[in-house]
Amino acid sequence: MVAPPDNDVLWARALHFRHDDGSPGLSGVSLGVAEGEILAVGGPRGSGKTTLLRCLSGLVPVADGEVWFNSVPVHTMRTAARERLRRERFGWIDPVPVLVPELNVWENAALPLMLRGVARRPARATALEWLERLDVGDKARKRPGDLVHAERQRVCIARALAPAPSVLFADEPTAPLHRADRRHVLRTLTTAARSHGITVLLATSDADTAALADRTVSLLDGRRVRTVHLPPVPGTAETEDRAACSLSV
Ligand SMILES: Nc1ncnc2c1ncn2[C@@H]1O[C@H](COP(=O)(O)OP(=O)(O)OP(=O)(O)O)[C@@H](O)[C@H]1O
Repeated sequence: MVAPPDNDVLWARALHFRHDDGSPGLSGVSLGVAEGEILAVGGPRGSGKTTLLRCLSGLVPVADGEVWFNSVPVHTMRTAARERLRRERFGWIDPVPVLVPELNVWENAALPLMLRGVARRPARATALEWLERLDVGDKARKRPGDLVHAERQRVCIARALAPAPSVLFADEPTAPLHRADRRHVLRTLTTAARSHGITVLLATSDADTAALADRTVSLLDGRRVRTVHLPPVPGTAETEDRAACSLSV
């Protein structure tokens, strides 16, 4: 087992993954993510973006291939150690907002901080700051059920950023938002990540979203591919098939 390069906070080598029903999820994906980098994981629906994020974050065990975080092997960790790693160093945003209905908005946003041992009062102050930045500060005392879907997603984003995780895994984080809101929320997320040195893995099938990242890796059928944009042929209508093709790398 060879340790990864020092400057990569997250590193994967020859990652293969099969779902419980035997269907293939990933086929030999390797990548490195530098500290503080915002990396978009692109690809069409079903290409393996979520599966890759789940493997890299230790949410599912990796049986074939390697995942390293800060030069520590994640693929050999036991379940409890992976859980601790996720709780203390990682953040996660799902494409659909999931909040605890019995807690109010600020309590939801403060939850990861309190799980890390931060006292209620400072956890509340930090949560409120992030809720303000995500434009839902005025909802702090409401229950998730009183918010509209897009507001709930903003709360989830605030909750993920509040503890300033080392790595934030964001799976289509702005999917539930209206197009007009997306750019603003993504800017808030990327600006916050840059100012706090948070490394971000941003799964998205949207080119505008990927454009906010420092770099994009693309997946197709569970493999990393390089998308090559072909020049238009003069005098012909450019079709999507003609404009771009993908090569396995
Ligand atoms: N739990 C599961 N069991 C079996 N197959 C699954 C499971 N989850 C995902 N898959 C399949 O694995 C492939 C990759 O899915 P994945 O969700 O990782 O892709 P994705 O790029 O994130 O897609 P989307 O944009 O739709 O979320 C797809 O063919 C999907 O149907």
